[in-house]
Amino acid sequence: MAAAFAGGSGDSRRGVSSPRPKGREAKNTFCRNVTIYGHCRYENSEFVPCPYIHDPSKLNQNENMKKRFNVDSPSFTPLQASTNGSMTPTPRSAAISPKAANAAVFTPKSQRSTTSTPSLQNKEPVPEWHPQEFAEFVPQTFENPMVDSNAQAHALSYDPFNTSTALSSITGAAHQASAINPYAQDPTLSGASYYQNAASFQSSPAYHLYWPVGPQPTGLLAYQRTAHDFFIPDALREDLQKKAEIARQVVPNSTIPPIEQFHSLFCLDTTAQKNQSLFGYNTWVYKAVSSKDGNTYALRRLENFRLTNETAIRSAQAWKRILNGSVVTVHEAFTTRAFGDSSLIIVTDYHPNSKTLAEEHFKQAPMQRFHGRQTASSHVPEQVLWGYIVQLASALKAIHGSGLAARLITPSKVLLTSKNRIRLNACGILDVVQSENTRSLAELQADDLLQLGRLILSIANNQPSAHVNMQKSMDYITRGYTARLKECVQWLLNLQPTPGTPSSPTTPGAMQKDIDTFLGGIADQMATVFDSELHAQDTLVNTLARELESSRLVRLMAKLNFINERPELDASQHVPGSTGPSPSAMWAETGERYYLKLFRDYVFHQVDANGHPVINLAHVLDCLNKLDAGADEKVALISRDEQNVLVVSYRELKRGMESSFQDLVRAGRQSGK
Ligand SMILES: Nc1ncnc2c1ncn2[C@@H]1O[C@H](COP(=O)(O)OP(=O)(O)OP(=O)(O)O)[C@@H](O)[C@H]1O
Repeated sequence: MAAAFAGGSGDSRRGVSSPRPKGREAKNTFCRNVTIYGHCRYENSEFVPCPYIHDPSKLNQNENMKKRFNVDSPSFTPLQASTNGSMTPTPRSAAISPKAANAAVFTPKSQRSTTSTPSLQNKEPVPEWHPQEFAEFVPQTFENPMVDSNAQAHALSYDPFNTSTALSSITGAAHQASAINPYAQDPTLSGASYYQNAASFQSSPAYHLYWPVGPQPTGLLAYQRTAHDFFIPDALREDLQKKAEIARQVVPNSTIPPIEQFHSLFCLDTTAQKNQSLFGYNTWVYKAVSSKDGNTYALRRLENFRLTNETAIRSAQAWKRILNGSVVTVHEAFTTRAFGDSSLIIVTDYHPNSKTLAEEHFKQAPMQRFHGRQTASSHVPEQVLWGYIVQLASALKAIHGSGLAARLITPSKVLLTSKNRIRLNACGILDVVQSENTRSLAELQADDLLQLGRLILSIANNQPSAHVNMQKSMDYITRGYTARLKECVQWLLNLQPTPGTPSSPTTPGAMQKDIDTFLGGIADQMATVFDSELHAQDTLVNTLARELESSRLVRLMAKLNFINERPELDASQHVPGSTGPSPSAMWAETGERYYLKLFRDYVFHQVDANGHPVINLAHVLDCLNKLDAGADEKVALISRDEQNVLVVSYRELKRGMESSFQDLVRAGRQSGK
């Protein structure tokens, strides 16, 4: 069953469906001999399903068919233009039987392989066609009604820094993407920049491969998407990639010894000047990997620490129970001689690419580690300060509620782990090193609130020692912030209260000074911060949903790659555990799974009319999504020698892929026994 099929791909990028053109021959030529896979064909621009499916008596009408399709037949121009060679079926195509997948593949007489394909060729009569009977096909230019001509003109004049352009639609405007490539650094590498490390190997991730500096496209149709719609937002991606990269950082030939189960120690504390004032010891912070669970931890080392009291180190146990989003979790504390001295080690959670509030707000050099943050010494927005207050108040609630006191709330011991997310760090250390302290818990807890007040005062003033000149610092807050924030800071600092709003912690009724009173006083701000956190969470869930789509496609691609190019299955070797026809027949060039290989070529190995590779992400996404959905749409697959065209639906492709994959899984299980 064969038919002349000229220009059936309906592709405006001529010849893109021929995966591997042979040198000059491929130029401006199309398949001369065509098998319509599944016994369906295009006739007078109409899609015609296989007549044999409904009337087996027609099986002997090869002669008639031969007459009907010959060199004089008018060349085909599709009614409904399609993209990348995929054809939009007419309603009649819905009648195609799944049996169509078993159709024989036409092989030209002159080039017929000597390899027999019994299971296929016995089923249906194979008509004989002679290549020389056909005139060479010269592709036509197709007008695609889906594309507005203005858009095309716009695309051609695309300037990534100036104009806005649609990339493509996942459901059919993939051809647009071929014309528009806002990310190409080199026009000859169109599309390559979609992919990480497209041009060269890089040891660290390139963050901005998807980054269009220009404005986002406007006026897109409902079905149109930009490449960015498919991926995680750039700022978030960069942030996460940096975290992953920093978490994996190691120093080659490091001289830092492993400690207990912790190896690959990496020093995070890069300042040469050691500050002994907080703990009374020089401290070092390391990132290290635990050989027990493979996780990365932060190790704080107190140099030359002498443990005089065994119970002191046990006080760290209570801190292990503090599991709060605003506290860096403590895991364990022990002493070691691995460094040649007696050091105290406190093991806590590691938060990659974090910095302290001191680094964020007091360093003179601007630090750009987080997008959208102000540089040091600029005015800190009031909302940011309320965010800090609410998070630290939540941390103190958990700590005080467990009968502990933070004892150290200072900008260098509060970690900024991502934008506006802070965590109280270095908890529990003073409980170990100052275990003989004589102050009561109530005093220590009241002191926590005082320290919180000082911290907010210093950040608002951009001045670590703002509390030294209290009058000046409070004047600055009066000028730069609302009365509400000023009252809150005054309450924390035990300053003379000024009359405030009824909910303020400075109200006369709120005399008791503890964390619960404080939380009650800032309830309105907590509601505001909570609401913005909910919005942030909604945004993240939406992003996650998008990434879910990407991971679905990755699994699909993995399946395809498991199946394709398996030389051991092309040979006569039998796949253990597989049922049905012998594998060689199924996987051979004329076998029923052959089309999966051609589909892979169609999706990934397209070339243009000049034989140059077409790197079009939109086409890949379009095809893979249709494959995953098992769409009824048909696609014309062209053999590598350009002698055969198989017309097959995505539904058939999906079925073939699933059954092939199941066969592989079965075979894998058998060999594992
Ligand atoms: N748990 C952790 N996870 C990730 N990074 C951390 C962690 N703890 C500390 N760091 C990082 O280690 C570095 C040093 O921390 P440290 O607490 O010693 O601050 P510091 O500014 O050096 O303070 P000090 O002046 O008291 O030594 C900081 O850049 C901080 O971001």
